[in-house]
Amino acid sequence: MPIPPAILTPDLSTPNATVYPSPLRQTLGQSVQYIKTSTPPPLNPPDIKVPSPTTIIEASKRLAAWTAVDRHVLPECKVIGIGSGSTVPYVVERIVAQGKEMNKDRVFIPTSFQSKELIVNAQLLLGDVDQYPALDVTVDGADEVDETLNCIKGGGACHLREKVLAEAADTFIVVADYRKNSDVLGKNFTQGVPIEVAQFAYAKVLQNVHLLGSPNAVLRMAKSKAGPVVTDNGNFVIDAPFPEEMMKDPYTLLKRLKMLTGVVEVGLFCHMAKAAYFGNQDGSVTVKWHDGRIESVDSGSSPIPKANENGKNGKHHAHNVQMRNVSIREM
Ligand SMILES: O=C(CO)[C@H](O)[C@H](O)COP(=O)(O)O
Repeated sequence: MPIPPAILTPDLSTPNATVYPSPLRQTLGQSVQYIKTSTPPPLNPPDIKVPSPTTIIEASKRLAAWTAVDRHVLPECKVIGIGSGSTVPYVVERIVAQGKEMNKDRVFIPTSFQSKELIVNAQLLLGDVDQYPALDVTVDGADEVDETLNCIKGGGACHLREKVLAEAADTFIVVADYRKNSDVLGKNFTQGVPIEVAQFAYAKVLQNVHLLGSPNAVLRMAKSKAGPVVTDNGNFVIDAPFPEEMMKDPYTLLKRLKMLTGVVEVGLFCHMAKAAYFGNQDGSVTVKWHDGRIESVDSGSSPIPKANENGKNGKHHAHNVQMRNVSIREM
């Protein structure tokens, strides 16, 4: 996919919260509030082909990624964590579009081999978490996100490093397409909770995970290699589907799984994300915030970006996908 020509900094104004206080739904003892925000900066995407189901999903990922980058990868962010998966290339694409000047004194920390490649290929400065243990922001994908921003991660077996960078960042932001937006974890992503385990311990951990309530948990096998998936850290991965009742309390499950000897990291990210951005089929972006607010950003009727014209002097001018004023609606 072509990287769009460099543009200067868009108007990166932060949401102008006009809060509607009526409690519409309870989450974690907090009321869900629907908020109105100022118009986000317009998207200015490159050409893509005629829609098909696949490209609608891809366009939804891009909408989410670009909106999140515009709002959270701000000029003052100098140390930036880059997640893994198929949504993250759009994050890097949008960061590159902020321009060489903006990126020249930034360092980017990868969560995987894949994201290291993305950083290097985009000619961004590569760093490591042992040099930069404190990050300004990390932006990453997710396999599923529940009502209170708990996430399943690790579909790509990168969740150890992803969790380290999520935790190390002042702000952790999730970007995904609409299929990942859920009320209870495990409803959409049914293959189970990814659990990274030391190779030596996998059989014992698997047995314990069965006893813990996931009788169908399995060792993840590679697709184009005989034998199991081996993570970037040289470990194996167990995929453990748990019953809905257990998935309704992912933090308790996380603690129990982490106590098993041989478990390196669990792909349950609890109480970590500040916001999750979901690109929708209708071209809007749903933003779930950590405090229970749900925002709908309307970017127009189609999620398929059309041809664009880059503005002069580095400013956005004609935009075929305009981010209109945010609409308030119940979900
Ligand atoms: O956790 C991950 C990798 O370990 C990814 O973030 C997750 O699998 C989502 O990927 P995608 O953006 O392709 O849906």
